[in-house]
Amino acid sequence: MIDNHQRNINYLRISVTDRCNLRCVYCMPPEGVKHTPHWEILSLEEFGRIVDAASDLGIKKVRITGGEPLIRKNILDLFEHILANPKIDDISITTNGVLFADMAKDLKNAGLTRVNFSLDSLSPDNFKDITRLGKFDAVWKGIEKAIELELHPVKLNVVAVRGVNDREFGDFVRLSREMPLHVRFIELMPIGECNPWAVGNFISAEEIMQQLQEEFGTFDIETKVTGNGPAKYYRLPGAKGTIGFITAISEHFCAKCNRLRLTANGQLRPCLYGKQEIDLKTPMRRGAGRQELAELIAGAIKLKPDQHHMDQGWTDRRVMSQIGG
Ligand SMILES: Nc1nc2c(ncn2[C@@H]2O[C@H](COP(=O)(O)OP(=O)(O)OP(=O)(O)O)[C@@H](O)[C@H]2O)c(=O)[nH]1
Ligand SMILES: C[S@@+](CC[C@H](N)C(=O)[O-])C[C@H]1O[C@@H](n2cnc3c(N)ncnc32)[C@H](O)[C@@H]1O
Ligand code: SF4
Ligand code: SF4
Repeated sequence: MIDNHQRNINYLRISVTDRCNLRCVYCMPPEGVKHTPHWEILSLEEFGRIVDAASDLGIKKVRITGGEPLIRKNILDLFEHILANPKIDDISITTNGVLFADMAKDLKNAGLTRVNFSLDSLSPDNFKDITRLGKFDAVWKGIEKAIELELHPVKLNVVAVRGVNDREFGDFVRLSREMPLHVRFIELMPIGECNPWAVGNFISAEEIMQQLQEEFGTFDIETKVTGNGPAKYYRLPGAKGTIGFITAISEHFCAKCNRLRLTANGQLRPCLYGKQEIDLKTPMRRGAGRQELAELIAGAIKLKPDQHHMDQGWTDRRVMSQIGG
C-alpha cells in the first residue's frame, strides 16, 4: 500500500519476543528487560493472523526479530504459517545466532529464506564483553551453517561503537574478502539502554569508510545484494562478500521507508523512532476478523511520518528489543 508520502509499504518487521539470551551493552541492561506477563505477548497464531491481514494490503516481506526470536518456543510454527501465505515472498530473520546452528535446517524447511546475524566483534573476548553473555564460537557455528545451507545473502550486523569495536573494522573487511558474507556497519542509535552514552560513542559511516579506504583503497559500489532494508553496499575488487552501511543518523533513509513494525505485545508502530502505536491486540482479542485488522493496518500506514526525529531525543518507554531493531 502507498502511504501519504508516496512510499510503497511492503515490509513488516515483527518482534516476536522482547526477551533475549544476551545483554548487548547498547541494547539491554544487565538484568534484561522488565518481565511482561505472558498474556500480554501475542501468541504465534495471533502474529500469523496479522501477517495474513497485512498481506492483503501489499505486505510481501516479513522479518522475524526481537529480542531474540529463536528463544521463542515453537517459533517454527510461525514460519510455517507465513510460508503457507502465497502473497509473502521473503521470510527473513535477524538473530544473535547463539541458537541458530541447531535450528537452521528446520528453519529453512519452514520457509526461512535468509538470515542477518548480529556480530559486533570477531574477538571472542571482546564479543563476550559487548554481549555480556555471548559465546563467539556458537554464533560462528551458526554463520557457517547458514552459508552451508545457502541462506544467501548471509549478513552480519555490526553496530559501530567508539572504543568498543572500532579497531576491528578492518578485520571485518578482510572477512568479507575471504567469505561470502555481507558485513553492515550500523550507526549507533540513541535508543533505549544506550541513550545516555550513544552520542559520545557514535561513529559515522563516513568516518568508518575513510578509515577503511586508507587501509584498503577504493571500494566498488555494489547494487546486487538482496534486501529490503536501507543498507548501501560496497565490495573490494575480487571479494566474495561485501561491506555496507546503515546510516540511520548521519544520512537517514526515511524517503525510501518501506516498513511497519509490530511489537511483541501487538502494537503496530508506523515508525521505529515515533512514539505512535496502533493497538491490534485488543481488537483482535475482541474478535476482529481479517478485514477489520487490515483496516487498522491501513490506518497505521497512513500515519507514517515523512522522517524520524532522532535529534529531538528518545523519550519513549520502549527499548530496541521491544520494537525489533
Ligand atoms: N532508523 C532506522 N533504522 C533501521 C530501520 N530498519 C532497520 N534499521 C537498522 O538496521 C539494522 C539492521 O536491520 P536488520 O534487522 O538486519 O534488517 P534490514 O537491514 O532491514 O534487512 P535486509 O532486508 O537484509 O536489508 C536494525 O537493527 C536497525 O538498527 C528503520 O526503519 N529505521
Ligand atoms: C534488537 S536486535 C533483535 C534481533 C537479535 N536479537 C539480534 O541481535 O540480531 C536487532 C538489531 O538491532 C541492533 N541494535 C540494537 N540496539 C541498537 C542501537 N541502539 N543502535 C543501532 N542498532 C541497534 C542490533 O545490533 C541488531 O542488529
Ligand atoms: S541486540 Fe539483539 S542480541 Fe543483543 S541484547 Fe539486543 S536483542 Fe539481544
Ligand atoms: S526512522 Fe521511521 S520513517 Fe525513517 S526509515 Fe525508519 S521507520 Fe521509516
